[in-house]
Amino acid sequence: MLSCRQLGFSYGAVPVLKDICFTVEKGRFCVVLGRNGSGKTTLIHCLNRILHPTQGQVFINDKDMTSLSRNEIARTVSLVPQEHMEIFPFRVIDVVVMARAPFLGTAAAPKPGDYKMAEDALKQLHAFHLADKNFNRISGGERQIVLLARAIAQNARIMLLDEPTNHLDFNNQYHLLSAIKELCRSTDLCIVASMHDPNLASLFADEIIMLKNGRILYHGPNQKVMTPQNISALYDVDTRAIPIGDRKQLFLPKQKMGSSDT
Ligand SMILES: Nc1ncnc2c1ncn2[C@@H]1O[C@H](COP(=O)(O)OP(=O)(O)OP(=O)(O)O)[C@@H](O)[C@H]1O
Repeated sequence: MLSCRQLGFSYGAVPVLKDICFTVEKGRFCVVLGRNGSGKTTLIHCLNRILHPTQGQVFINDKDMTSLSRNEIARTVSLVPQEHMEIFPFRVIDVVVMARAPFLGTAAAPKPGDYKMAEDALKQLHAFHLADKNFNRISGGERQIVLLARAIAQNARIMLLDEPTNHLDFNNQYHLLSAIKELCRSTDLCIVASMHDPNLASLFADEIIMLKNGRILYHGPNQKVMTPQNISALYDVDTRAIPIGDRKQLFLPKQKMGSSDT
């Protein structure tokens, strides 16, 4: 379980997150939606102490995160970042096995069991064919999948994803989110992901946090929060819903965006 109480964060004197309170239980896939600059990445970074909140607290399974060591946090919380810069020219399998570092002794090398976990994570995402490739010579989308495999191999109880479908094609967006949802169900993982596409969020999320100007506008079960009214208020775009069956809806702007008369 992951929760925040009155969490706030400022870059210098500029407040970016204000009075953030929520709880995500284990086995739940929570998506954070919001406009560019609304504070999604800042929130994700406060949830694993890459950034230190300037106010309030983050709790992991009822433990205040400030009471946990860096290693304990690394064992409990995995992160798939938004940016994935080129690193040393490691093979993909070696990048994935790095996830096992918090579980190894100081300067200890990964064991066969660690490689098995890394291989299984790549197989789970249908990416085992990348195992021997140079991480710097695969595509941005392939790197995204490899970094998700690394987070899976970390076997942490909480997973944070910053825009996981960035760089992914239509097929991989669907398969990656299906894999994340399945992982959440089968391992009782607590997952928080920032995303930009309200339609993908409404197809896959259990619950939604709508973040506007650094504050929570709405938080609750997907079906309850994802309404045209709430989405209009979040994105400042008049939105309509088209039923697509199975109690799902597709959200579209009421007017064609950027249309020209010519
Ligand atoms: N290192 C920084 N120093 C100062 N201000 C920052 C820094 N990083 C982000 N900001 C500002 O904080 C605000 C929130 O940024 P953040 O990256 O959290 O938003 P976001 O919702 O993730 O945006 P996007 O959807 O564009 O990725 C923005 O106004 C941004 O300009």
